[in-house]
Amino acid sequence: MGLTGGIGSGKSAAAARFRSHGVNVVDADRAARVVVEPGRPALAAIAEHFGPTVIQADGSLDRAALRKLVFDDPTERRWLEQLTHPLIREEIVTSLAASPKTHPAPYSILESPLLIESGQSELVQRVCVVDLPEAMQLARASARDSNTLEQIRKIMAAQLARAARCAKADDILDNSGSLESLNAKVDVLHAKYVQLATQT
Ligand SMILES: CC(C)(COP(=O)(O)OP(=O)(O)OC[C@H]1O[C@@H](n2cnc3c(N)ncnc32)[C@H](O)[C@@H]1O)[C@@H](O)C(=O)NCCC(=O)NCCS
Ligand SMILES: Nc1ncnc2c1ncn2[C@@H]1O[C@H](COP(=O)(O)OP(=O)(O)OP(=O)(O)O)[C@@H](O)[C@H]1O
Repeated sequence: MGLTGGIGSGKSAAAARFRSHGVNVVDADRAARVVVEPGRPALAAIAEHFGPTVIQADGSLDRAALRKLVFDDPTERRWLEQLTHPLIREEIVTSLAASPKTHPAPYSILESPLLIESGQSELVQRVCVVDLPEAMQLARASARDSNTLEQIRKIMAAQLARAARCAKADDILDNSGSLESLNAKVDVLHAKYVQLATQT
């Protein structure tokens, strides 16, 4: 199953609840960090393309510096994506393959902000969208991290618009209410996914 939603929509919150039911949740943002770890060829390619300002003194990627460069310039963002997306997909495929041995639930989840945009939805049978009004998304994303409102708006502009994302959904998790109500909705969906996965 694929779990998606824009920045700050509540994917991680929903994923935590699915995990509590024994589901293996593979996180695309985590895979994206792995493929640019020090020593990986992608990090060297990024340093060559963007210059030494995107590498920190300890040799790791300066994520804030790169974030600014790529969300200010769609051409640079596309360059980064053509480099990293195939590697991220490989990392995801490996992690998904490990699911049956490591987790009790009969299905696994790919959590990805760009599930639909990047074509990763080919890797899953169903798409679940965590949905809320864009103003709430902006407010929650800015309360959580150090990005400015302007930066979050730019990131949102690089992602599918709400209506287009929802149009691709098999299931929608409305996260405009409390965390408790999100958890209750996840519990209902989990029961449905168990049933679908165990049907012959
Ligand atoms: C630009 C980078 C270095 C910024 O790192 P940073 O630690 O600040 O952010 P992080 O990776 O945690 O992403 C935060 C959120 O930004 C959004 N986001 C990240 N990359 C993209 C992108 N290419 N397009 C649209 N939104 C994106 C997502 O909602 C994500 O959850 C990093 O996001 C990156 O390498 N992006 C390219 C790889 C990618 O597309 N990752 C998304 C998962 S497939
Ligand atoms: N129903 C809710 N009520 C109040 N706050 C919430 C709710 N759901 C999530 N949040 C908070 O909103 C913020 C964004 O949620 P979360 O980190 O789960 O989103 P995300 O979709 O994983 O974001 P990203 O793509 O940026 O990683 C977090 O600080 C989280 O604690």
